[in-house]
Amino acid sequence: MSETVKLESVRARIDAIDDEILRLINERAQAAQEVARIKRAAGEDGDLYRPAREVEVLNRIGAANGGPLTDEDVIRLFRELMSACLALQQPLQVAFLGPQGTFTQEAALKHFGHGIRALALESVDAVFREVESGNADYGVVPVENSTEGVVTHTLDCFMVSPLQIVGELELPIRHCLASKETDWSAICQVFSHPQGLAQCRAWLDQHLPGVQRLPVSSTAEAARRAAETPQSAAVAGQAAMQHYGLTVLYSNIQDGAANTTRFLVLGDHSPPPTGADKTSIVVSRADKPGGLATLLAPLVRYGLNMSRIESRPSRQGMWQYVFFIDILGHAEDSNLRRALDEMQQLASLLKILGSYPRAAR
Ligand SMILES: O=C(O)C(=O)C[C@]1(C(=O)O)C=C[C@@H](O)C=C1
Repeated sequence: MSETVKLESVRARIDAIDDEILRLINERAQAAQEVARIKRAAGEDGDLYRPAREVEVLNRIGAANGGPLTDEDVIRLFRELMSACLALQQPLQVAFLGPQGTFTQEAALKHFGHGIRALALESVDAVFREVESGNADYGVVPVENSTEGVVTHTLDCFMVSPLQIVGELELPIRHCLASKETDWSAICQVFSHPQGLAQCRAWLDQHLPGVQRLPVSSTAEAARRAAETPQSAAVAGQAAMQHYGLTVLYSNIQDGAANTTRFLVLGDHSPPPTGADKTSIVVSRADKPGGLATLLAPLVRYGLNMSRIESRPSRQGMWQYVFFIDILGHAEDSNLRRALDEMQQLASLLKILGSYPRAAR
């Protein structure tokens, strides 16, 4: 058989496989519509999104995958498939820290897939407000970066908001230098979010010494400014560059190879336990004798693990602190429930910010 004939026969096989996949994904979509009918008949006319079920589906697919596609690839494909199925049932409105092209938008699309109606907002406060008012079903905001630490404003918003954390995800942050200029010796100014500038500090010192660094409200805004300002460049992600038609002059300019940002998903109710959950709380022991060790004792007693602890000034008085703590487990798990009840007795403030499935890959 000649190479051309062989190629045609393999392509014919691919076409037949695609027809079968097409038939099956539509059969799956019909099954999802059937699920929606059952939920509505049972009186669940609110939100049909089930994050715990989605995590179960994705974990099962990841575990069943025999390659050659990577687990990450098949999970991404099934995430999009479920997103399209959910959009058929009821499209979700998801608010995120915009504008278009931010890493937070990338995080929202990674978490919910492209079937959502995405709403770009100008601030973290606006994301909280839109979800609180019910204009958006969910919100996505950044909370901490592996190089630059916590986004303190997000934690502050949680202190006063009735919203719950309903999910989390991590995104590797890869910055590039992009411009309308093609010759980078012409560049006199670089725009970025302060965290973008900080995350690429060593690279900028080495490659663009003496070039003015201008902090702006987001990496996407940096790309917009670079698009309209001659002799300037932006430090931002690929999505922002594409959105504003910039040419990438240099990729992967972040100083830390493992530069990752963690994002939180906000909603108005906690999802049920999945068996691999995390609970976030904010706790303080102001005006009481004994300190952090006393507050944490119940966690030790019930054999619970913390994955993060962060202290912040409480803003209620000098030298008083609140602690943001992530604990492995769900607030409905009996051990964690008991530990939280005991902590409540010891604390002057204890707020459960939410129990949610741990970040998937
Ligand atoms: O299992 C459900 O509850 C469904 O609605 C189906 C489905 C899916 O496509 O698998 C769709 C949306 C939900 O968020 C979870 C899963």
